[in-house]
Amino acid sequence: MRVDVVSIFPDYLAPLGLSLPGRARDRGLLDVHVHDLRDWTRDRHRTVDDTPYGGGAGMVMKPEPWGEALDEVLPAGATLLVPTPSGVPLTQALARDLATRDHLVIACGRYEGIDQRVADHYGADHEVLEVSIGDYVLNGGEVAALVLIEAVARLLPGFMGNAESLTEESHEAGLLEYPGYTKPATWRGLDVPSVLLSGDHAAIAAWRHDQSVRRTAARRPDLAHPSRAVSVEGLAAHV
Ligand SMILES: N#Cc1ccccc1Cn1ccc2ccc(-c3cc(N)[nH]n3)cc21
Repeated sequence: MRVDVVSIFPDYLAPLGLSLPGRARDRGLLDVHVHDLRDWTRDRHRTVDDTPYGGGAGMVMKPEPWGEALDEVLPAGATLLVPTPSGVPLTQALARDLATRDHLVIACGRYEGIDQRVADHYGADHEVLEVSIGDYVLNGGEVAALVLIEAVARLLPGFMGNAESLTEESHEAGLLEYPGYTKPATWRGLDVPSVLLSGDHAAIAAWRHDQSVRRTAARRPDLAHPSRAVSVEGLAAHV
């Protein structure tokens, strides 16, 4: 998979050389290229933003630099991802879907976002996904790009040494992951659940599934019963 990232803060993507994505790169599974949007500006001040039509606070990113950049960086057949608070939620299912793509291009906005005509223009000939990584507001798309790349890279065939671990992770089966334990068997007076020391693999599997179900019902009723999605007020009761 090739991933191109366009940003006015390309150094923000430096962590891509470390840890998970770095390992994927070393194995030739992931080829990441980061670009500075200002390289596609034409004025001496390298301007990328302007005031919003219709008024309002903040600035909006101009379409022209994005058009020049994406005309060069987004080839036919590539998927354009635009992180935004108003996007579709990034889920494990979406990450799995994106991991099947050959080429992702991530447009990292700043200010109050990118002129909507950019996503609309490229949507005519490309798959364009405006994606949210959570119900909170960041200052730009770079952190979201790092999250997207890590969530997708770890699903690439051959990336994770133990592919089986991917199937037992949180959200893979619509359930949260069961609690994990390792040595010592007793730590500060707290014992590892005895079933995990029993060697009874059927009992261990049943206990783990039960823990996942209980944890999901307690912490993520929206996953347990999508119709029971918790309101903001309801979430306060869980803290
Ligand atoms: N757009 C916008 C916007 C709108 C209102 C206030 C602040 C911003 C800042 N911003 C500019 C680019 C950009 C990209 C992604 C996010 C983002 C994603 C998630 N899940 N949260 N925040 C925010 C981004």
